[in-house]
Amino acid sequence: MSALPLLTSDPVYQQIKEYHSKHGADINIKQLFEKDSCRFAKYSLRLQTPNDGDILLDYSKNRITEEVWGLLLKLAESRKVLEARDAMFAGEKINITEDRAVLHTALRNRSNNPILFEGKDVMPEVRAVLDHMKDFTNQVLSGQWKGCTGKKITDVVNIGIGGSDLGPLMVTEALKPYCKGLNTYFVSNIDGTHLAEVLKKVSYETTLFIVASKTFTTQETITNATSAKRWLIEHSQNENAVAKHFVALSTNAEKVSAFGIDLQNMFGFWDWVGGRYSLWSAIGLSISLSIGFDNFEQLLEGAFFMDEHFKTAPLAKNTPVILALLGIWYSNFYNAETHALLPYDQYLHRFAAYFQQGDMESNGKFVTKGSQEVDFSTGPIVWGEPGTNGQHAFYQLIHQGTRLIPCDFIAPAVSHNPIAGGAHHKILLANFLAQTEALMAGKSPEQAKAELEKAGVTGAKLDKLLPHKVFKGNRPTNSIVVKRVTPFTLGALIALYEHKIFTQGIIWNINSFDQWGVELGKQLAKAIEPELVNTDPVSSHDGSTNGLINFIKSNW
Ligand SMILES: O=P(O)(O)OC[C@H]1O[C@H](O)[C@H](O)[C@@H](O)[C@@H]1O
Repeated sequence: MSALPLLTSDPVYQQIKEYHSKHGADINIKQLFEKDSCRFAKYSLRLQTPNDGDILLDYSKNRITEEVWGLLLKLAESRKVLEARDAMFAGEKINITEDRAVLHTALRNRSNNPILFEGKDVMPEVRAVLDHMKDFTNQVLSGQWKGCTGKKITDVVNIGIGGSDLGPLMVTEALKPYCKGLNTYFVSNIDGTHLAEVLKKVSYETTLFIVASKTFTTQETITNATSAKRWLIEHSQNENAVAKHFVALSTNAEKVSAFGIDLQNMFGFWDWVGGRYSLWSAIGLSISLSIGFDNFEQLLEGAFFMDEHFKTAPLAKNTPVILALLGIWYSNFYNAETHALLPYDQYLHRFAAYFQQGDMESNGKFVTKGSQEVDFSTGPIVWGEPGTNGQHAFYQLIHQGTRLIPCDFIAPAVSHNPIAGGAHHKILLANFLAQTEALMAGKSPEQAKAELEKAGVTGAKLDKLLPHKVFKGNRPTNSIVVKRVTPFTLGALIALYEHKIFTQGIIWNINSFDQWGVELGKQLAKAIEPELVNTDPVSSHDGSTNGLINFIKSNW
């Protein structure tokens, strides 16, 4: 795949570029709807799930014409998206800088088909870990698993960071209606405040600590876990309490053992699972403890459903590919710098934060798989907050600012909490629907003028106010609607975005599966740490860094 030319040298890219420079500024979404009564039918897709209703993707409110859509699909062909997809599912070592396969899809393979890695079926091992998770979850939830003083577990503290935190945190929040009763907490930050505040809320007798770390070397996680272990031993006055209160999720048995966790209490996974794709693995143990193993399996089923769709649907009907191509259209041709994820569901309040790692750690790269520097934009800045909170914070800029911000609006048709006779959800949905309509339609000077006149504003005051009241519109959005946020639909939704990110990485020909960019800061922090053991002034850095260190020390 690394033999692909730079995107900008691809003949199809050049065709799109030409189309964009001729027509890009004139594509008007509202006018396209006026001209074509079938536009919604043409640019929307419904995926029928077995038991959880249809998932609707409406991408008709985008700046796409039949011509440009045809060209974008041609770009997917020319960048060999389908071949790359097949290589991923086949366990090829597509993470070329780390010489690793990318097989998180095996973790949610619900078929009886083997998945081969280096000629060996990984499925027996995957199933064995799932069985271990099931057994452990059932023991904890039934109260059979006892803490060091014989009490049952009531609180779970997941200690991890990055991919070993964000996924489980996002999913346990998203699936709270399915919670079986345990309280779950997540400690990620090295800032002692994070752990200290959680420890204030729990009792050593009834708390299970899950140390989640693929490598088991991450400084934040090991430091937090060590402090948690010390807290447990101090409170219990019993070194053996660790066996009842600590489990590990990792690929590194040696380090887990060295930390003092019995390997029987370790849930393994493999280096072909990337950290930001690991919630489907043992890293999902806190999810399983929160919602029960059956529901965790439903999450896997939902992701598998999306994997099968991604694997089998033709490009033009393939939802991850569609989202990816739209993103490319705006990033690489309209120079959009960001992409907003706007879930209209309070339970999904960490969805955008989760995909900040998913997308930005995957596609924030400036060198291609062929080791060439790119001359085009790669991964967008991903951001967002749940609706309607975002509306009262940053939507102003989306509606009337100078930047183009493509947005995905996500909503469930049915709420888990239909309080006040469902009134809240109707208002929420009305807002969800109105926003994409408003972003597309805008408000013309004529409309704004008529409104002002109706309100009695005339003359100089009207002239002064009018420009502020105009919305140019034509702002692109996708809408994704699920029947309800269930383990299945959430699994499908996460996998949809994972495959979108994958597809974009293929089109840009970058390696979406390494994260070297995280390393430099870590290296320099290691160098600074010993300089913080005393109050001696330092002069070994640049002026700013010396100044900052010396200011901090002057406060000690
Ligand atoms: O699971 P761990 O090995 O502790 O890694 C936790 C995190 O560490 C780094 O920040 C990586 O960039 C992330 O991709 C990873 O998820």
